[in-house]
Amino acid sequence: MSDTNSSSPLRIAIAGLGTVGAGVIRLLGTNRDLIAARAGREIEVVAVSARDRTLDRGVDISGYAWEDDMTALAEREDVDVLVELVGGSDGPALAASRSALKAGKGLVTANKAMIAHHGLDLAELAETANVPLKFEAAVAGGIPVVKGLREGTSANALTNVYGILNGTCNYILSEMEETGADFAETLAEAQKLGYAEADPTFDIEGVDAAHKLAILAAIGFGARVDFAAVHTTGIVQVRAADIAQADALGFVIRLIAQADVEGDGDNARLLQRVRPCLVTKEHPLAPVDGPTNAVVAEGNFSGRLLFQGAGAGDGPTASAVVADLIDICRSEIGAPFSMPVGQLAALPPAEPGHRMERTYIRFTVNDRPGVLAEITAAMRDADVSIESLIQQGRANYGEEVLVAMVTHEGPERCVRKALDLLEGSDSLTGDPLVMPILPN
Ligand SMILES: NC(=O)c1ccc[n+]([C@@H]2O[C@H](COP(=O)([O-])OP(=O)(O)OC[C@H]3O[C@@H](n4cnc5c(N)ncnc54)[C@H](O)[C@@H]3O)[C@@H](O)[C@H]2O)c1
Ligand SMILES: N[C@@H](CCO)C(=O)O
Ligand code: NA
Repeated sequence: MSDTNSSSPLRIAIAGLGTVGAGVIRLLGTNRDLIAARAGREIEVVAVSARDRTLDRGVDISGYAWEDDMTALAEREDVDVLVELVGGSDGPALAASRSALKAGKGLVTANKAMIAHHGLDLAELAETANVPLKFEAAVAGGIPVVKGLREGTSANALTNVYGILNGTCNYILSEMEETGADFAETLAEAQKLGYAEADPTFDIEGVDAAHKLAILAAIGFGARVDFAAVHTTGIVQVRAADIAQADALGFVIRLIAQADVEGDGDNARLLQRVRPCLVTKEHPLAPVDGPTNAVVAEGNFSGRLLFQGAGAGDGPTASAVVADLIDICRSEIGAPFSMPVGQLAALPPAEPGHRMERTYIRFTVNDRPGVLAEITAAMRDADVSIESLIQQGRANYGEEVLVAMVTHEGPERCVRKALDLLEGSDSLTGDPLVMPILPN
């Protein structure tokens, strides 16, 4: 990389000109003067690469060199930093990112899948080459939460990091809540608005939130990124009836990503989970709607912090990408995961069975005598105490109805045992849905 203190422009290459790539070009144009003033130098786009050179993206790319091959783009002599906005954990984005770092160029990326899977390798390459690797846009879009945890809370031992990390799911859940629209229709709208991943199953199955959580947990707890250890459940099983049921009980449903560390020293264990939860309407995460993200971090000296803002979309994501570029201009670089890779702890995953929770469980059952008795017997035999139980509506005899219950607080493994006891029962017409109630 060229001298980061010089007043010559920081020369960037942008790989990927979709929602985020076009947003970055727009932002660099609109805020050009203030960016140069704050960065102390101009940020100049030198070259770009995408699948289709001729596509109208609403931004003028005629002044930039074009490369068909992303790796060639990454290795250009006239480039200081590769801005990777293509996506995909492996494939051309990873190849180009590695090439950029190996060629001594900085890397700014919005690609959480790649950082969740290969962030440590990339950080090692960056350390070796002594160049910056930055990924603020990868977690919670425009919210400066990577910066918040890496810099803002760096004096604290964190006890808990959790929040809403997927804009698409939050948009779907809050729209369904607001309008009663169905799942497929709302997902299509989220795709149209540019919130969803190229493969939206990553959003709705919780994988995208898991990518982001693994990154945040690594930064927050000084741990090696461990995406494989994230217990992940998405929102595909959540029905409009669950949303209505939760509302009647005083809750909203949100996809919550949560990481905490239990024990200390050699006994420290990291628990990372993504799952739909019931959130009381008084909780600070309950009013978070649309594609908004929010992260709660609890530090032993800072207390509870709440970061909130737009988690997806062209403008907010571009804002985070360009903030990283400005940091590079200012020579604010540092270790991507808050510490050099060699110093990050390899925290083994915690087993959640003993964790105490109140839980919402929804069954779909055949409406016939004995079904409720069978379910409650399984609860009794697994030592699960029921706080309330509702059988919703009444179809014709023998048809499917919904049974929802809330349990008293108890160990998570007991609920699992009850569901195991019911597995294969011909009273159930589908898999039960389990959603914990997030404590306030
Ligand atoms: N859209 C958002 O709100 C958002 C927010 C945060 C992070 N991100 C991340 O930003 C990245 C880009 O997302 P997006 O929404 O802009 O995606 P997009 O699908 O809108 O754009 C992807 C771009 O990459 C190009 N591309 C794809 N495969 C390519 C290949 N093999 N060779 C060359 N170019 C290729 C496409 O032509 C397109 O220009 C992803 O990693 C995504 O996870 C997106
Ligand atoms: N698909 C992602 C984009 C932002 O990372 C989301 O919906 O949150
Ligand atoms: Na961010």
